[in-house]
Amino acid sequence: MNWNGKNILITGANGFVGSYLAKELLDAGAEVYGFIRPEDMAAMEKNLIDKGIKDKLIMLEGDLTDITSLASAFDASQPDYLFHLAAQSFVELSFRRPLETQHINCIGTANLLEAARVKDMDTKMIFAGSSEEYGMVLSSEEQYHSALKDGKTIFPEPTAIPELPVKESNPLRPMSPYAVSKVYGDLLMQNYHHSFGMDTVVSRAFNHEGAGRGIMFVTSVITNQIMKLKHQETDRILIGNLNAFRDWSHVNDIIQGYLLLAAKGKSGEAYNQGSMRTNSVLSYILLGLDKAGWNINSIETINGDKNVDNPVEINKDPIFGVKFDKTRVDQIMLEEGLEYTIQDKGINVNTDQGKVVIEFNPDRFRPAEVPMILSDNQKIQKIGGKIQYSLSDVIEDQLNYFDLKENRV
Ligand SMILES: C[C@H]1O[C@H](OP(=O)(O)OP(=O)(O)OC[C@H]2O[C@@H](n3cnc4c(=O)[nH]c(N)nc43)[C@H](O)[C@@H]2O)[C@@H](O)[C@@H](O)C1=O
Repeated sequence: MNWNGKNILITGANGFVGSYLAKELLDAGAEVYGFIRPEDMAAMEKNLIDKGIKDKLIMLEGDLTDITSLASAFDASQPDYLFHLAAQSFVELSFRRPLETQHINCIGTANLLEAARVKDMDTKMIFAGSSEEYGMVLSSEEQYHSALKDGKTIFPEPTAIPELPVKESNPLRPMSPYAVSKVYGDLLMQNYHHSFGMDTVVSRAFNHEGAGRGIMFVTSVITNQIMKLKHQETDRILIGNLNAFRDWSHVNDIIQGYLLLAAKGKSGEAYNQGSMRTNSVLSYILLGLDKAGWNINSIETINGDKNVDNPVEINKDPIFGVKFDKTRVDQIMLEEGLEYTIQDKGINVNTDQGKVVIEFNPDRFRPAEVPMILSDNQKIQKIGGKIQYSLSDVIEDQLNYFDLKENRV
């Protein structure tokens, strides 16, 4: 795809992902417009400065909740392609501010589509959906029955268990106000294709990380603290739920996926974007410590007796029929059901360089949580999608970022 001279509009161009995408498109010769909330400009300027694009991006001030500003942005940019990335994207915040989340993510997306429809724009739109839309994906019969026993509902019912790796055709069972808002945007994008013939494609990206990832997200929470430990600015790692498994990619792979969907994605369709790997939050910490120079021998709970020797030893056995690198502790969590609870208080990591304390902070546990997610990315692979970065590359990029004092928080 030749981006040279193309007009591109990116909502949220000053965000973590938006700024990577804007840089890539500017480098390829596109005319890139960023639709940006004035109040976010100062707070998120660093993303643009770090990438050297602050003066190259054409800023259009506006707000997704104000349809007039969207209409003006379409007039000013006349986009060939639009990437709709702006959102309230923090799952935890959506439990505390559900209405704000729905307002920005649902009404904002509806406004965007309506502005494009009323103005009869001939723009191909790529929507940033999310793996969170799948929500409760069933990994075992045991999980299914224990959810029912706890009084939860599972709707739609699974046709087969396990549902991992998760395909685009899997039922959507969102578990947070954020996830519900993304289902809304996803289905509305598809609907505007089917109802009005608009050129819309949905990306359902799984977690994607890298240098500059917002400090509230767990991978930055972890790598920031590891670098603070290394530079003796703290004496422990504070964390919430360690048991969650996420499919982590590097943001650059997801950016390439967005460009591919713009070039080759079929209108009205949704595509997973993920790495086909899944690793626990605990492993992200342990692999981060290992990479930052700690030689880990074993881990043990602060309260209780859960011990694992050689927890970061790499295991390559297939799980859910997929082969990827996982740690020994992940394998034990997946196969033997090892789980850490608030009662455990935390984990002591025994290393050649002494003990590192990981302490649980009960305030960081969520009212509802997606326990595990793993993508099936074959659909995007068929049009050329590739994952180039390993999990180790992703962690290294974030550690290098926080190694710089000015980036640590
Ligand atoms: C695909 C999807 O990806 C992201 O959503 P997320 O998976 O919720 O990402 P996160 O980094 O906030 O949490 C990951 C896991 O980590 C656990 N966790 C433990 N301790 C802390 C902690 O201290 N902070 C945070 N944030 N999480 C913690 C937390 O409970 C959760 O299980 C967004 O980009 C979203 O926009 C999106 O679409």
